[in-house]
Amino acid sequence: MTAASPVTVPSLAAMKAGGQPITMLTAYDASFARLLDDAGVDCVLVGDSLGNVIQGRDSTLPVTVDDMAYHTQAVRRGLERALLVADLPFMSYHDQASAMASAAAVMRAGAQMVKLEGGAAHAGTVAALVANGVPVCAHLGLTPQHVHQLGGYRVQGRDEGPARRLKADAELLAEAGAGMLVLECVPAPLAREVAESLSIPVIGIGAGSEVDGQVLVLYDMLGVSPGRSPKFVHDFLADTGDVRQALAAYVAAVRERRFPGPEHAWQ
Ligand SMILES: Nc1nc(=O)c2c([nH]1)NC[C@@H]1CN(c3ccc(C(=O)N[C@@H](CCC(=O)O)C(=O)O)cc3)CN21
Ligand SMILES: CC(C)C(=O)C(=O)O
Ligand SMILES: [Mg+2]
Repeated sequence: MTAASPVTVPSLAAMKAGGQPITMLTAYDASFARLLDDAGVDCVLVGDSLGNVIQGRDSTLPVTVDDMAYHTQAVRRGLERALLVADLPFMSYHDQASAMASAAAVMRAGAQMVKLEGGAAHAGTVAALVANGVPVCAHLGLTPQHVHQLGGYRVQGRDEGPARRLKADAELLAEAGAGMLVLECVPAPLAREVAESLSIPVIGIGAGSEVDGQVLVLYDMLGVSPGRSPKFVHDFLADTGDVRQALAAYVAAVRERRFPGPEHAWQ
């Protein structure tokens, strides 16, 4: 048997165009990365959520580029097929020079795309990264690096003004060359509208099922994250009792658009 062909930025765009849902999960080490790859997860994200689930902190703000590079190297060694995306952490892309240096560090560690949080203010940075060969995934809606401005982890884009701003930001980032967009904690109808209006894949977390793919934090979908889980989380390990089966169940549920259900989303 030949190995499945590797997932690429163009192949993800083709999945969207063909109406095939994209599966994404976080991973932080080689062992889980291998299990995700074997389960057919399309994109593996080394998320700055490692601040919460690996380091035990109460936000993502203390995470450094060195932390991201360390975990990206580990995950790289576990993957054969999935596309490896790494978050740029808090204040590591505040100007173009810092964004280039941070992206270089995680790309050298094995990432194939970087993800950054924020809207119009970052369009120039996105264009500069893309011009230098760094694929970029944008991240809008609930952007956890802005938790102290947002006043907590809350649904975003409920009111007309913020919803209009989010749509404009999404268009600007796509025009700047972003190859993918994560929408976190936004009403499902707004996420659907953004996914329909853009040609790049839109990956949701707490954004309903009518987007082009789904992402969750691995430890949330295995039910091992401490504390109360956000509304958009489902514990697939509780259903199956086995890690490999939980991953397979997640992949199948996303591909068949059985996850997320209405109970995991906001209207
Ligand atoms: N383990 C983990 N899972 C995550 O999804 C995650 C992290 N860590 N760390 C970084 C951010 C923080 N995230 C969060 C954290 C909490 C909520 C949350 O509790 N949201 C409320 C929304 C309440 C409302 O506005 O109605 C919820 O009930 O889901 C959402 C996203 C997402 N990211
Ligand atoms: C929740 C996902 C989208 C993320 O940014 C992370 O894990 O850090
Ligand atoms: Mg993140």
